[in-house]
Amino acid sequence: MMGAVLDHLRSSAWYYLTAVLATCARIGVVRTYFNQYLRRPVRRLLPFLDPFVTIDIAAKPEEYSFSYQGKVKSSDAYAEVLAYLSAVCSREARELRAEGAGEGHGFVLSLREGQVVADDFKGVTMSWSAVAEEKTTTWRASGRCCRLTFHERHRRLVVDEYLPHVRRAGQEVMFGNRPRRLYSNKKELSYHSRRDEVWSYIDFDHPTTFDTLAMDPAKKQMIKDDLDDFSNSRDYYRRIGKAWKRGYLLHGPPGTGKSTMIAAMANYLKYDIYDIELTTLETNSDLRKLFIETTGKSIIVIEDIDCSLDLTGSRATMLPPPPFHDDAAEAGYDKSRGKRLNILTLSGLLNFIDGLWSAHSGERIIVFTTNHLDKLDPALIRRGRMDMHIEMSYCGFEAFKTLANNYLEVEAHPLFGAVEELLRAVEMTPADVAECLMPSKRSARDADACLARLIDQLKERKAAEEDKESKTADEDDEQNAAKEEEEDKRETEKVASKSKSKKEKSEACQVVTNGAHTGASGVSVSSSTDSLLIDS
Ligand SMILES: Nc1ncnc2c1ncn2[C@@H]1O[C@H](COP(=O)(O)OP(=O)(O)OP(=O)(O)O)[C@@H](O)[C@H]1O
Ligand SMILES: [Mg+2]
Repeated sequence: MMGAVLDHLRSSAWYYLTAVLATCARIGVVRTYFNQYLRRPVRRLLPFLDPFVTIDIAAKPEEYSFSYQGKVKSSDAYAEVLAYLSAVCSREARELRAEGAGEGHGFVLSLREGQVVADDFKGVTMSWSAVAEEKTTTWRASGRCCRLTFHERHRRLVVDEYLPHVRRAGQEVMFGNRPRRLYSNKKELSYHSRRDEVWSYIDFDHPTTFDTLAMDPAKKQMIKDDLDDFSNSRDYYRRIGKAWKRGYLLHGPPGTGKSTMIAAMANYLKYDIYDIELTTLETNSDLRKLFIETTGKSIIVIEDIDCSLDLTGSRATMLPPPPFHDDAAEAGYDKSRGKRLNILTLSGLLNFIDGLWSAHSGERIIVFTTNHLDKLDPALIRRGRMDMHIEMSYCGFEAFKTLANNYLEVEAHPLFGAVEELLRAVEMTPADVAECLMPSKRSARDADACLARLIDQLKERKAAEEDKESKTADEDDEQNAAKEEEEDKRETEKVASKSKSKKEKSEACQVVTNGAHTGASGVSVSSSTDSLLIDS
């Protein structure tokens, strides 16, 4: 009995095994046949059956995404797509996920799995959906993925234009979402230094805007228009074949708002600032190294360019590197250290502004500031290099009104008239005006007291200036009187000496006349009264 059961089981196991093997073989034969003869025609037919194409852009798997600093770095393209879609998602999608942006306090909104949004590009609808990435290996968890679906006939548009547009716009959104940065250059540079070894940064959170910047409103508007023009002119600069950059020279006395203007520019354009301290650099190649490590959408600043280095000489007279120069110390060569010290030259700086390196990716603004425009080499500031010269001047009434609004929150006041009149007569920097408008007690914005203090200060300055003027006038008068007296004295002396010489001449004539009488006695007299020839 037992033996019969076993026989039955064995035979049925054999039956099923052979059946399975036969099916597999059949599938294998069919697959081979399909691969050899049918795959291509079916693929050609597919667009007719399903004309939609999909592209997956996946997040980088976490196990690969630890950077050397130990932070998780998501795939650039995926993050850019998410940033790009964030605005569309917040408008259209009903089921969203929100994740903290990599930097800053913002959120990035993205689609929950299975959700779809549509994006229009040049009249074509692109459809984006969130899907789970297909597993490629058994040992790693499936990641997230953005799937783009579009019609076959828009393939070229998507590949050539839409995807680059998505990345660029995504980068801009990511850049805009993070806080602005203020970079400063590190001291020790080498040719192989990485970006983070060349620049260090802090978040730039300066509150100045063009609204709070005190200056003539027309001039302010002109600068804002110029910045707008520049930042929207990518295609224009490409077309005319110029690097996408613009130079501004800010000049004026200390405390007139040059640095404040740079902060306002950065906040207006949402650009980072790279503040270059030239005095810490040794050679032109240091400068180049710094420059190539800057990114697009940045303002590169060199403050007090007149004091930074001896960049005022002409290019021809810049010191050559040793050993061609006699005086090694003067040439910037430290014999004791066997090292060049300071051979950063004007021509190096000019190359930095408009040499080949200046054309690498993205838009850049270069700003120089100086208190002494006249000290700079014309080559450094000629138009084209520094496209716009902006004079930051003493506080006028319009600028004062901005400061009064900033500090005291008043737009009109009975004391404004007096201030206007005094500002016309006295030169005071916005920094000094601002100082007067700072209330002594922060809690009480006492406009009357602050304005009265400003008026007192202005009056004091006016009196001091008048005093100085009258003193100079007195000094001038004294000097003039002394001069006149001296001239009179000289004149009298001249007259006296003339009359004396006349007298002497007349006496000499008399002698001659007397001598003529003695001519007979052997003395001959020439007709000249100046010389007497005596023939003995
Ligand atoms: N035009 C202005 N608008 C608003 N605030 C100003 C202006 N000018 C000066 N201030 C105030 O004065 C302070 C000093 O100004 P800022 O540092 O911009 O002057 P500066 O021209 O750069 O001077 P320096 O030549 O000494 O570098 C600023 O912090 C700001 O509060
Ligand atoms: Mg300054």
